[in-house]
Parts: sequence; structure tokens; C-alpha cells
Amino acid sequence: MAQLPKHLSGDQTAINEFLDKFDVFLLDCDGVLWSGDHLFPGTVETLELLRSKGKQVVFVTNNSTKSRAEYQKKLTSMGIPSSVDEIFGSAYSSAIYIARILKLPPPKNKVFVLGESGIETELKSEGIEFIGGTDPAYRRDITPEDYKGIADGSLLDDNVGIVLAGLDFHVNYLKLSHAYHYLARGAKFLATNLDSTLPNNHAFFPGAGSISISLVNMTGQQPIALGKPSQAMMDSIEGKFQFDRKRTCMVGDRLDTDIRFGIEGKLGGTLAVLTGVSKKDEWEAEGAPVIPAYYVEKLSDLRG
Ligand SMILES: O=C(O)[C@H](O)[C@H](O)COP(=O)(O)O
Ligand SMILES: [Mg+2]
Repeated sequence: MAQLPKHLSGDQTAINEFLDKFDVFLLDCDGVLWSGDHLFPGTVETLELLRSKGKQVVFVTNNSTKSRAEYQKKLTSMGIPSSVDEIFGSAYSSAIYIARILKLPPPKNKVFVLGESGIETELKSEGIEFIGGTDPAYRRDITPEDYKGIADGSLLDDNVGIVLAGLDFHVNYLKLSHAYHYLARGAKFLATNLDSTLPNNHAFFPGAGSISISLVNMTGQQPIALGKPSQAMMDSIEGKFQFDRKRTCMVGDRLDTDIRFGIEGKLGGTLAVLTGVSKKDEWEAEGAPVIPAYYVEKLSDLRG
């Protein structure tokens, strides 16, 4: 029988022992700190407690709609002090992968983006050219001229070598048609992340994975996903902070991204919170594939 997670909520001794085991906390954002723009009560105080104990906090989010700078603004607006260096989003992870690991030879390294400004900002910061994304020229119905020009290639950019799919609040038939045809021409298929749903207002909405699934269905290809649980992201974070993985804990609300990310990254521990996507019965089920080491009802339970 697999080891079930230790429940920390309400057990001050267990909480103190837990906190003493780690120097670094990788904190997921959506579903842990907040739900959309609703900050969970006690979040600011919990982060203050961690920092007062000398803990390094890194914000690690799969939400690619914002850049690190835009996330810093959101954290500040929520009363959470942070530096851009403490923030790792899937848009940044994807831009690093494209620019420093995939390194397609220009000019065939242009990216067709399904996503928001967070991806565009991070690609720009790595000097990667892109089209699509938030360009208003794509926010319209497809026309007969589009069908013709996409089919014969005259409306496609020959330098696009990558399709990068993230959470796109303005996805439409025209954008999916362009993305599909770039993939059909051999472009690399990347995704910032594959989360099925996005927590917002204490409910769930289409996630990035529910955008890219259209292209998976059309092409039969699975994208390389650069957010959690990808270890490319973990390696980037470790590279920047040079932390001891055994003294590092991943805190998240999703078993299939956050907790898997921590386990596969061989971190010293993982803490699940029940304010987002995953529920207790998922890890209590017979043969559950992902089981956190610890869990609390909410992050602020760490304050005892
Ligand atoms: O669909 C998405 O992109 C994700 O649900 C979402 O943004 C996850 O963000 P995280 O919980 O990793 O902060
Ligand atoms: Mg989350």
C-alpha cells in the first residue's frame, strides 16, 4: 500500500518539523495563492512567515498569460512582495527552451503563438520572433480568402518553424487553422503547459491543455510541454537558484502538474493544498499514480 500523505493542518508540531526540513519552497500560484483575482485569506501572512524563517520562495506557475514582470505586478497588487527573479512561468520556460535549447537556425525559428501577451513578452526577451498571439488581425471570422490563402500557403509565413500553444482567451477557428497548417508543414509542436482547466472564481474554466487539444486531435501529435511537470523547467529553476533539491519542497494544487513536477524532480518533499483542482480522493484511490508527501486544506494552515 503506497504511503499516504501526512496531514499537517492543525498539527503545530508536524508543521514545525515540516518547515525545518526545507530551505526552498517552490510555490504554485493559481489554486494555491489565489483563484483568479481572489487572494486566499492568510496568504500574505504565510509568505511573511516563510520569509521570516529565511526560506527562499520561488513562484512557479503554468499560467502563460502573464510574463514574469506582469506576475510581479499581480503579486505586488495582492500585497505579496516579490522580485522578477523569484518568478518562473511557463511562458518564460518556453522562451528559454526555444532560444537556448531548441535553437532552430534563423530565420526558420519564428514562432506561431496561440496565447496571450505573457508568451509574447518572454519570447521578445529572448530575441525570438513570433506571429499570431494577441495580433488583432487574427481576431476575426475566417473568410473564403483565408481558406484559399492558407491552403495554397500564400497567407502562411515560410519562416515559422514552431507552433507554441498556451492559454489563449481569444482562440478561434482562424488561429487554429493557421496553427494546424504550420504543423502540417513540419513546424515543431510546443505547449507552454497542458493543464486541462484554469481555476478562477472558485470554479474551473478551459485551461491551456484544452486549447492545444484541438491541434493534438487534428495532427495526432503530442506537443512538448515546457511547464510543470516538465523537468526542463525544474532544471532552469535549479540552474538559477542552485538549490539543494533535498531541501526543496514543491507546493501545488494539481497532482498531475505540481506534485508530479516535485516527485519527478526528486525534491525533498511535496505539499498538496485543497484550494484548487485536485481532491483527497484522487490520491487515496487504489493505485493512485501521484501521491504528495504532505497536504493541508489551505496554504495558510502552515501558520498553525
Ligand atoms: O490552464 C492553465 O494555463 C493553468 O490552469 C493555470 O494557469 C495553472 O497555473 P498554476 O496553477 O500553475 O499557477
Ligand atoms: Mg495551480
